[in-house]
Amino acid sequence: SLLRRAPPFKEMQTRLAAAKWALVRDFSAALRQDVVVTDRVTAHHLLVRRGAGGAFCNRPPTSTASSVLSRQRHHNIGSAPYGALWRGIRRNLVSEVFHPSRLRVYAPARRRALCGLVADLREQCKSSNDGLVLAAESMHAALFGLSAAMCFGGDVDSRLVRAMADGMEELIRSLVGLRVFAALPALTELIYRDRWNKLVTLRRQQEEMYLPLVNARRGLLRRPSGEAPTYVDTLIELLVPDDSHFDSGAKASKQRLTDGELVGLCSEFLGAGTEPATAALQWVMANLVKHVDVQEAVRSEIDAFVGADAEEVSEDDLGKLEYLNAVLMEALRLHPTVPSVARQVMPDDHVFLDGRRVAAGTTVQFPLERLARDETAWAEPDKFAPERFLAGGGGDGVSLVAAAGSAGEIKMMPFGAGRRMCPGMGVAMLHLGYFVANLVREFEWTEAEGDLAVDLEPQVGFLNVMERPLRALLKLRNKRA
Ligand code: HEM
Repeated sequence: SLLRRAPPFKEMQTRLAAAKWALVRDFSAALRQDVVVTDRVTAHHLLVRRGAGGAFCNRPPTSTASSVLSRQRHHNIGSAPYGALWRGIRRNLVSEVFHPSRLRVYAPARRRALCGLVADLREQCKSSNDGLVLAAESMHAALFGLSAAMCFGGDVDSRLVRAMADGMEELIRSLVGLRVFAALPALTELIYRDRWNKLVTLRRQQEEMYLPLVNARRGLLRRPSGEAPTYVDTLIELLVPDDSHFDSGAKASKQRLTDGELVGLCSEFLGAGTEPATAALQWVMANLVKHVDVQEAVRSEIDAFVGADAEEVSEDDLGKLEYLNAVLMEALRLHPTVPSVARQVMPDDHVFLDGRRVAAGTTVQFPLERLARDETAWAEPDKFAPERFLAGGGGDGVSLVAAAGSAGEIKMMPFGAGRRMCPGMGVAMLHLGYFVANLVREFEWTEAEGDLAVDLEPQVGFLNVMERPLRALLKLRNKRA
């Protein structure tokens, strides 16, 4: 088996630099050894072409709070094993709140989030002498507020939303540390008592904050007419198959989600919907601060398409802004905010690497930044060059969804690939485009000096975030000038 002998870590690092894939030992989960695939053709073959047959669609047991606390019994979309439950809860998300026709209904919530963010940045601008703002926190608050409105409705008290956002940041910070609980939970629970207690406390706080809101939605006999259904509304209605029956071949019984599962799914919606998107928004704006010429070109494109009297760059305008889209793609290529995608080989999977079968249980990792900076795919792969995504450039026609056909290939995959790819991609791209366009239209962004300069150094943990959260000098624009 490939797993029998893993060479030492240093040797693996060297091998990784040259090979298509390699075995490495994962020190944070002592009992695990991973295969890391660094070759994009192999990644395409494993994730997309094999996936067409349904195989290789499981993640390793995860460290989501719900899975850990329920000993892998409660699952959200990201942690559910490939099967009927996963299909049911994922389909609910993409066919209800994330259905393209529904996304329009949330336009007022998006506008409220944008107005709050612009007001906050203006306020910071006014109260500092030179216009220096700490944009990162304001961006997080705006995107979290938007996710909370889509999840629970728009009338949640702002202090409660703030407390939810703080709790989520703490949970994300502790996620890497929770990986130890994926193996031997009963034992690790004793060894890492403090971490366990912390997790229990965070989940209890989530229950105290989320469940009254869930129950309030349950109590609504009818939604006010015209109001968009919230994510919670769809979850309350949802009947999910019982996966244990499904596997045994018996007719699957259907049941409602428990309160514990509801809290887990809301936590996933708020976390997955906010944290990678906030990180991406910062990476885009940081690159625009570093490349003022690119920022100016984005602004000119917007001014050409959006009238000076228009209140905002709207969702309908975004489709016309090709250069803006090129900037988003280039930032996501260089700084994929989820560092790595993982799959676990199950006993029925037939996964081969260079003709050798990979043992069941092995985790296969796909490091996203490395795959997207491949010299065989891109000229000057480390350079920020949005033009490459315009007509005639090396990225012209590159899709975020890798195709299954033999001609398909992966040049970048910031939202993953195959059946488990991110179901929030459409909404994430909409939010990113909307916020970047309007922030560039409202303000001129420049770099402060010295310690306050923009630093493109990443901090890679559970997510790939800017090590020094984004700060910049902002000047309010006169759009009618
Ligand atoms: C810029 C923003 C985002 C980025 C970069 C991102 C990236 C990713 C990546 C790389 C994966 C793993 C895919 C794979 O394994 O192939 C993923 C999965 C997932 N994402 Fe996102 N995501 C973003 C926004 C969102 C949003 C807005 C939501 C909405 C709630 C969301 C929900 C999920 C869920 C539920 C999964 C698990 C899917 C499954 O296992 O079937 N993400 N995301």
